[in-house]
Amino acid sequence: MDFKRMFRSFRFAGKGLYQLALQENNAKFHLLATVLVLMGGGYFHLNTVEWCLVTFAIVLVWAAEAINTALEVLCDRISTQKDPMIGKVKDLAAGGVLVCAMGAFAVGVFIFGPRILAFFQG
Ligand SMILES: Nc1ncnc2c1ncn2[C@@H]1O[C@H](COP(=O)(O)OP(=O)(O)OP(=O)(O)O)[C@@H](O)[C@H]1O
Repeated sequence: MDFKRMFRSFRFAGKGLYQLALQENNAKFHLLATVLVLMGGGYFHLNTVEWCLVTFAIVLVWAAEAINTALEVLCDRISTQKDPMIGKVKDLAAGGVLVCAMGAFAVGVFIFGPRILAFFQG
C-alpha cells in the first residue's frame, strides 16, 4: 500500500473540491445550504439517524455537482461550438444534479419541516 500516493490523491481531490466550492455558482448555493442545514441540525438536536440522512443528502448533492462540473469542463474542452451531443451530455449531467437536489430537499422537508412549524407555532 502506497500511503504517499494515496495522500497525493487526497490533495488533488481537495483541490478539486476547493475550486468547485469557490468558483462554481451552483456550488456556492450548495455551500450556503450545507452551512445552514448543519447549523439547523445542531439547533434542532437531530438524532443519529437524522444526521445520517442529512449527511447522505449533502454528500450526494456535492458529488453530483462535482461530476456535473467535471463533465461541463470536459465538454467545453472538446468543443465550444454548438453541438447537440454536447448539449445532451450537459443536460443529462444537470438532470442528475437536479434529481439529487430534489431528494435532498425532500429529506430536508421531512426532517426540518415539522420542527420549523413547531418553532413558529411556539
Ligand atoms: N456546446 C454546446 N452545444 C449545445 N448545447 C450546449 C452547449 N453548451 C451548453 N449547451 C446547452 O446550454 C446548457 C447550459 O450549459 P452551460 O455549460 O452554460 O452550463 P450551466 O448549466 O450554465 O452551468 P454553469 O452555470 O455551472 O456553467 C446545457 O445544459 C446545454 O443544454
